[in-house]
Amino acid sequence: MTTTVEHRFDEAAITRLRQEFSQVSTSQLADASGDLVTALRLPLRSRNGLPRVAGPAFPVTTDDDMLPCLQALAATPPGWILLLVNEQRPSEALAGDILTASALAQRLGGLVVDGAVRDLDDLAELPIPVFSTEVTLVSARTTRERAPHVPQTVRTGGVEVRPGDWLVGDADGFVVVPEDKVTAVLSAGRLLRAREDRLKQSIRDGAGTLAELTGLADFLAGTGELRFEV
Ligand SMILES: O=C([O-])CC(=O)C(=O)O
Ligand SMILES: [Mg+2]
Repeated sequence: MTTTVEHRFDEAAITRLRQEFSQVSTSQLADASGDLVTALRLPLRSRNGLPRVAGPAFPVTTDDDMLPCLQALAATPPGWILLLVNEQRPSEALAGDILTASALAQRLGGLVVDGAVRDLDDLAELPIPVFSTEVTLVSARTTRERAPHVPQTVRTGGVEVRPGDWLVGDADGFVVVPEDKVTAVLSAGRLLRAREDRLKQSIRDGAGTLAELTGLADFLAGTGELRFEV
């Protein structure tokens, strides 16, 4: 059974927001947004060289079984990120080049697997971000237990991810952003990015070292604050 997902953002809006998120790192989003974002405690790595992903999550849990993955893939709207969470460790491969080729043809925003993928050489040819915590050549061949419904609220990396929550990932890691906080988080991240860019530019311009620009000596002497603004 497929549960209808409410769309706060249509495909064009998702594409625009994805482009805007690509200008800001997950570290900056986390620094700028405090409690509005939650870091996923997962070693997710890009498996095809595409370094970033952002979009609403379409999550499903599985027990080393392809069937829930296929059900969720079939129902994931364009622009959304298919999020597969395997309960088994180590994981068998839940996705490879064939599932990913379909995700690309369906215009999904990406594939994120708390578990294993495979076919890395072929994934490198597919222009859709694929992240996973593991890699194995061993396929999750079984199609035994269907998901009672998709999408599902899942627990992964110590965090509850609901359908429509945004996943933003890069080389530093992943954050989860509640759907109604996406634009606020993005704005805060962009402001921080601009501040950090100004500080780096000042260092490059020779305006001072980091210690000088931040007032480190005064801070250590107890006569001033540490400053990260220039
Ligand atoms: O059987 C699997 O693990 C999935 C697979 O290889 C593919 O999607 O190409
Ligand atoms: Mg394959």
